[in-house]
Amino acid sequence: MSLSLLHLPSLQKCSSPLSPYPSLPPCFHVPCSERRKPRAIWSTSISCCFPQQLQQSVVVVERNATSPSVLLSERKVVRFGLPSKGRMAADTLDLLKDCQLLVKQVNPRQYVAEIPQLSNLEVWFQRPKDIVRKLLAGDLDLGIVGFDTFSEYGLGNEDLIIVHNALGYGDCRLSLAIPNHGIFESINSVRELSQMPQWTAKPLRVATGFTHLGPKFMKDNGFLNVTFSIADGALEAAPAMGIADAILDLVSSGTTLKENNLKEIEGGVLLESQAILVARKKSLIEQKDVRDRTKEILERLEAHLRAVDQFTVTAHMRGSSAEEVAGRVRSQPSLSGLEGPTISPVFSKHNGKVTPDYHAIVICVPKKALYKSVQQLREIGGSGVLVSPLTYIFEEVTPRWKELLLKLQL
Ligand SMILES: Nc1ncnc2c1ncn2[C@@H]1O[C@H](COP(=O)(O)OP(=O)(O)OP(=O)(O)O)[C@@H](O)[C@H]1O
Ligand SMILES: O=P(O)(O)OC[C@H]1O[C@H](OP(=O)(O)OP(=O)(O)O)[C@H](O)[C@@H]1O
Ligand SMILES: [Mg+2]
Repeated sequence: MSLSLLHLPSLQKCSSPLSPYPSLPPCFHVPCSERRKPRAIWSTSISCCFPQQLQQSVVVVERNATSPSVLLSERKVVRFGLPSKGRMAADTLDLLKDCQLLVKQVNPRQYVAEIPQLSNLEVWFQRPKDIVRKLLAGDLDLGIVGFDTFSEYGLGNEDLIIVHNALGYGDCRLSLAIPNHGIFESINSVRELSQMPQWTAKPLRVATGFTHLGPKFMKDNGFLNVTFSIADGALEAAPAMGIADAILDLVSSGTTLKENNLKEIEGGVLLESQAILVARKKSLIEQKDVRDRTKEILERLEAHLRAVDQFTVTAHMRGSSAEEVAGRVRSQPSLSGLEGPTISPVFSKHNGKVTPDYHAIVICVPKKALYKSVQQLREIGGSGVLVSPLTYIFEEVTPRWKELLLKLQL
């Protein structure tokens, strides 16, 4: 749910219920005729406002998540949301840079930027949860966030669509954890936890920031008596502080849990997460520029992520013909390449005669199999082995793009 500030000429106190925001006073009602119209038509519910004496002309507006502040038909520029801070921010910029999509930001406190290679596209830096909220509200068309954030704040809304589900960083899992001592010492699974007699007399207290996924998971796992305390960070402290019995939070290395005497339990992983590329379905369907920019970003990401674990290896090899050299190369398990070796003759001159004594072979090998591949190349007579990194491996078609078009029925 997003909040915007809107300047209004005058306010009238209304008889509606108390403000949903505890720190704010009862609602004020603004007659429709007096609302200064923002740049587009949108349905708003005015929830509450600041005291007139403090801020006479400002009200807080709760915007319907499905009503964009600037209607898509008015906004022609494609908006791409990237994490503004936190652990996803730098890795996202690095990945885009590796795909030759350099984000040009004038200074780190400026929240709008551009990618010169992508015309008619604005980058907006936002906190990951706000990227999802703004995609839902139609204020962004594309975004990169963790799958956990997408699941928590996307609320299963069908207007969001995952374009790339595995960008290869931000790996973590959302997991239920309990103390590794005291009454929990012998508890090793969610089932055992749910069956502890303690939770008949009093509720199991869970600390989490995942207020949508958390309660759903506990309910699905048969916990009938649960209360939640909400915190944004350092949740691992809650059990030791006596605030909670269990926590539901992100785990990556497991160090924070261990350092706070907590443990994960069997069946306690809600989801596995990594960075993903998400789009607003409506924008993709209605705007060609959104589709074109998405396709280019996706193609570059797919081709780069396919290439990132591979090296190109070239070597020279003696042989009477390309077929004979190919036979030798193919006999080695680590040298089969992506689609078999590329072999071309190297013409050298002996006694005035030009002959293809050598052949140059080019193969792609997985980075982790590099040394083995070089050894095998040498065994079959390879020399002058050159190894270079790969930026992209473009296939004839981009599988994820094909899938996306199918899902969008385009
Ligand atoms: N320990 C971790 N290891 C790897 N990825 C993580 C880890 N913790 C979080 N992430 C991923 O990075 C995303 C952003 O986490 P980050 O800690 O930067 O922000 P946050 O905790 O959600 O917000 P805040 O700015 O309030 O701390 C998470 O949504 C998740 O996808
Ligand atoms: O398993 P680990 O590798 O130890 O990582 C897990 C920790 O990382 C995240 O916290 P973060 O560092 O983002 O701090 P925060 O609690 O302030 O969000 C998460 O909320 C855990 O606390
Ligand atoms: Mg964090």
